[in-house]
Amino acid sequence: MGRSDREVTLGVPGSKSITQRALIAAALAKGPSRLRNALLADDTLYLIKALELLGAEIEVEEGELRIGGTGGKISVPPERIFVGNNGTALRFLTSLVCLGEGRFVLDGSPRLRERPVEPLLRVLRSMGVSVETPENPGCPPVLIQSRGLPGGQVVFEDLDSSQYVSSLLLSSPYAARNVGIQLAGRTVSEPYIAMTLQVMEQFGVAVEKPAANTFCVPSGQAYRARSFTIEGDYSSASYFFLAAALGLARVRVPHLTAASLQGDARFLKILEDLGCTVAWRDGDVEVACGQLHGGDMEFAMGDIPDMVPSLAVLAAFRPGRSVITESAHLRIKESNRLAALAAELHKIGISARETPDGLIINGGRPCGGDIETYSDHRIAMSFAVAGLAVPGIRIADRDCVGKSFPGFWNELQKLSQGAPGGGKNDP
Ligand SMILES: O=C(O)C1=C[C@@H](OP(=O)(O)O)[C@@H](O)[C@H](O)C1
Ligand SMILES: C=C(OP(=O)(O)O)C(=O)O
Repeated sequence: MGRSDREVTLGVPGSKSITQRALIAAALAKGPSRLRNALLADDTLYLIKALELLGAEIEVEEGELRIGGTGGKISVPPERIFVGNNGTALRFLTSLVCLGEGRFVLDGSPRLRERPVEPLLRVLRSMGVSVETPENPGCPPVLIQSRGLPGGQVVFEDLDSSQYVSSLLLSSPYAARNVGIQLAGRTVSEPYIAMTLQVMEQFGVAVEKPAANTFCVPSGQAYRARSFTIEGDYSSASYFFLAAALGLARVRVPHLTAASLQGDARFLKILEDLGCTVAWRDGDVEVACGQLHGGDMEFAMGDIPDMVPSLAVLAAFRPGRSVITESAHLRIKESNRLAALAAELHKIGISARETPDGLIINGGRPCGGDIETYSDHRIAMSFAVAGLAVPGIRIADRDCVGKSFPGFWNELQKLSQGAPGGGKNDP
């Protein structure tokens, strides 16, 4: 593969995770909040619609989200709340609707109906909330009959998603009693819990950490409405960093925060370990790569699951064996990402094998192939970058990127000029 010295600047939208946390905090606060650089994509639009049904007033004006908060008084909507395949929203709203009084139904796409929520429901039941999954055991639709969130001490054991914890944390300031949360056994995706705590604090709520893996949210607190600027999304930026690592260009991405709590920023560290250079210039991050290091390497990805598709495509081009571990929770994402990655890597001539907690990929020389995306934005975006490096990679269902990054194809276009794959992943 030829290495390119040209520099390309590529934009990313606001962080999906921070936008969703800020939306929840602003919707629970009393009074008006403004969110700048918020992500407007399928997922956040589902959450906005849901929060409107629950009583928040939300408008998009002059590129800002303006939110009239509920002060924690949740309305009972006349209809079920539908969130597509937005796992974060489904989990976050499950605790939030408990703050209301009445019957709430949370539902989503056929795939969301396969994604578990039971560990969170178990904890809510232990507090005394009545909650059921009448159609699919442990999975949406979720039926909640609530009379306020009681609070108390709870334990999450062997987490397969951090979203259950973030969900309870975000709604706990409005519980009747203090909420004590203990994480026992295995945890995953911890940086997302840190991001939740940071947004809570930024909206004026204190969370105590009396011991490791233990949180206490004193009751009687309320979020303070405010103006808030959302940092750029490192998960979305990873596709452009991947392009730099494959030698397609020296890539510059503005609007990312250097000292971010977004765990996916660690992808930059992985790229450095593989031989890329990462530099911050005038607030932009710049990534370039001469030659990727080869050889056998192991990557423990438990904390940053959304980076596995980006890493897997990189591993396809890197000579040597890449062993990806701590990633069993990828099976409950938008698609079964371990199975999807193994199958699609095979289609481009790369040997990849699923293991109980990850993938083993033998890098080499990928070839063209028709990529199935399983309606999964991250499968589409990571293989799209492979399609710039290699001719003949075609991506099905390109619109699925709208879940988190509607402008993705327009940005990617800037990289395709002169690339070996030449933008042949067009429809
Ligand atoms: O809280 C969040 O914003 C998210 C948490 C992660 O999920 P899990 O905690 O389920 O791994 C991540 O994969 C998802 O894209 C966003
Ligand atoms: C897993 C993801 O999102 P969610 O769980 O919110 O559907 C993702 O964006 O990769």
